[in-house]
Amino acid sequence: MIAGYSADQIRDAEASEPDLLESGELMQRAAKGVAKVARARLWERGASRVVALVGPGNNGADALWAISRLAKKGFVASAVVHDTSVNEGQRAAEAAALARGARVIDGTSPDALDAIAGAEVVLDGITGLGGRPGLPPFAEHWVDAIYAGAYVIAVDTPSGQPVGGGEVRGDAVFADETVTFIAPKPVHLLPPTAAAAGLLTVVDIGVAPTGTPDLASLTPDDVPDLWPVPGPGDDKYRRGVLGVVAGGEQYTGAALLSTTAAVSAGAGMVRYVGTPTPESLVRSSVPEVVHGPGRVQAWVIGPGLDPSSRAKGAKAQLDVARDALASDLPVLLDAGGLDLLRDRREAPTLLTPHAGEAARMLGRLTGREVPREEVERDPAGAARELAGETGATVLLKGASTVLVPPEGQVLVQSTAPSWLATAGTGDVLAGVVGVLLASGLEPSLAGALGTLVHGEAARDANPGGPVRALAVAEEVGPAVARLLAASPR
Ligand SMILES: NC(=O)C1=CN([C@@H]2O[C@H](COP(=O)(O)OP(=O)(O)OC[C@H]3O[C@@H](n4cnc5c(N)ncnc54)[C@H](O)[C@@H]3O)[C@@H](O)[C@H]2O)[C@@H](O)CC1
Repeated sequence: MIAGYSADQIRDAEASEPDLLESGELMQRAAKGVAKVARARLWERGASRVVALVGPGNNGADALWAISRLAKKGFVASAVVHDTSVNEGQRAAEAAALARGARVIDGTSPDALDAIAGAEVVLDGITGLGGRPGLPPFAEHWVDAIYAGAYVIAVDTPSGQPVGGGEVRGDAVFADETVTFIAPKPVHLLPPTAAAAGLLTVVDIGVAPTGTPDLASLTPDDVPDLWPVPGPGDDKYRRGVLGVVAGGEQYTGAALLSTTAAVSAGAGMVRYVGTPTPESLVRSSVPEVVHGPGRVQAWVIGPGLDPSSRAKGAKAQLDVARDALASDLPVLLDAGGLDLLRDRREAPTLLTPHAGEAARMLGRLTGREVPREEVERDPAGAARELAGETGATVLLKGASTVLVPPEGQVLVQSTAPSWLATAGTGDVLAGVVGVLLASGLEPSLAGALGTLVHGEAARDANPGGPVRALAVAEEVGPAVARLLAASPR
């Protein structure tokens, strides 16, 4: 698991080591980490010219100390500084940098822009944890002057981007790489700001955050610990029966995709409730499935479901969905099923919208116009709002999928291949996550684990190339086996 912490949690961690903090030891360790990465990138490029953009805080001091180390190693190192007189740590760093042969340039002088434009590697030390969204005005022309082919390394955070995550700032720093300290912060992990942080390197400076991480990301290594593996005493009922209310006379395939995925993911049993056409398709293609309502441990409601349909069997199907919503069982609502949620549920409830569906739901619930772009600009913010409005956990699908419970830790999964953006893969995801809900996992964890395995199955189905949803569904079982075998319990 990759654990992310808020700026406050990181500051608390630093404060828990007052001796290391006050002696400047933490800063030295941070600067050493930055210098090491910068040196590697300079060598890889056969480059020699590096410049640091130095803001007024400790983030600037980190960058200055890194420049001093790089100058000592013989690189052509410069620092463009805002005002080193305001920060004691910076004055010492500036003296060391000068003594080791670096140039320290007043940020308001014309030389500053030439030094920036001529650098092959740029260290962004404008702001870090103390940064507010948007670039400080003194740094705007610095950032504009960066040569387009330069490799930009952000020190701790890409300056001007919101440290706590949120809307990406087009006028702020977009780094190729960020070297952060102690642990990742929301800006590094959440969409869309993660893209502005680039490649992420976390440097251990000898202090550890405490408390529950603000956010987390599951990795393949987590699968053996989390995936519900049956024991010798388990039967199909104990493993979890999943009820699937999906498909209709129009979207027939959704039923096939979600039930195939559920069977492939290892459901104890899958019950299907549909209308005649998808039902006959499921009967002929997924023989493991049992038909009609009955006892289940969780429900998936909505893939390919049209709540306004008047087709034969549609009313009976909808009645089952409504009964399920009124029950105390875990329910996953997807696609058409999202429109059925009218009241808050006490039982575990997971909504799995994409951006357009989330916007529509937010519009319906808040009475204001919510364009899809608003959700895309700040997916975690939108998911948080939707979770607040509904009391449900929200799994907002996208290139990065964010999972936001009404309270507590946010999860983000970002490793699925882009080929997965194709019709039907959402139906597959619903089936996989449904199985995890039926086995007793709580919605956030079920959603994150299912999302991770869904991405892995897509990669396995056709490494590096396009995938069809049915192939992903069928690959889920083998992907689980591979992930379980990679690090056995
Ligand atoms: N506390 C420590 O010992 C350590 C801190 N470290 C570094 O210290 C950084 C945090 O340092 P600081 O707390 O000094 O904060 P920053 O260096 O992030 O900068 C804060 C300064 O920039 C100004 N500022 C921020 N955003 C602005 C904006 N949009 N427009 C105008 N001015 C703006 C603030 O008013 C403040 O003066 C970390 O990110 C990390 O790089 C590391 O050296 C590790 C150890």
